[in-house]
Amino acid sequence: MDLFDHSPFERLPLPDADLLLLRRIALSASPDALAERLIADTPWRRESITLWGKTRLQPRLLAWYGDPGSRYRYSGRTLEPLPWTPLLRQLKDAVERASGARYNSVLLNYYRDGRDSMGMHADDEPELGARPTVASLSLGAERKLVFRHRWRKDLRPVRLPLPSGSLLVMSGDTQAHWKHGIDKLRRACGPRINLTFRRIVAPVR
Ligand SMILES: O=C(O)CCC(=O)C(=O)O
Ligand SMILES: [Fe+2]
Repeated sequence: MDLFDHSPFERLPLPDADLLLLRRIALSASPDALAERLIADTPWRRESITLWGKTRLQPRLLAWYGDPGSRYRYSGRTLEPLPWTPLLRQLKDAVERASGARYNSVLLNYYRDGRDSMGMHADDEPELGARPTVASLSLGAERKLVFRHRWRKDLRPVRLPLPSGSLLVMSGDTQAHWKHGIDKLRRACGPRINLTFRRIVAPVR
């Protein structure tokens, strides 16, 4: 029996996935005002990524926060968490209440404009454990999260718009069967912050 009441969520009908979308989560301030605060107050980093032996800068800015020890290996780098700020703790509480799960870390992504993006990937790092729940809060400009099934070529990519203040909860087999990413845009687009709340279960050595 599922004890958690998912009713305000919409279940997205992708096969081999467990995706719940809440179009507007209750927050202490308007989502756009929160995006502006996070943009101004976060010590953003531009990380590099190594793919196929080539190192280049990631096409967005990021920051990693969490409980002490929630180290995370991401795109070949180990990220040390910054301590929770009062605002991030408050957002974590709101996301935990809405999604009925607990998290000990959050990755902040800052897409400065339509040229910033995130390559196709799955959040399947071993430190997240099997069948992880990842809760993704979007603030600011709406962008589309693209889902592609890993091997079923008969399934078309799914483009899911993530409006400001929306919460997408990915769980179960989603990461095992699908990859996701944010494409670049040709048109102008304002800034967007995405926060993915995660639970690190196995420490990185
Ligand atoms: O910006 C987004 O909506 C996606 C973020 C994401 O997939 C991640 O941080 O792993
Ligand atoms: Fe992701």
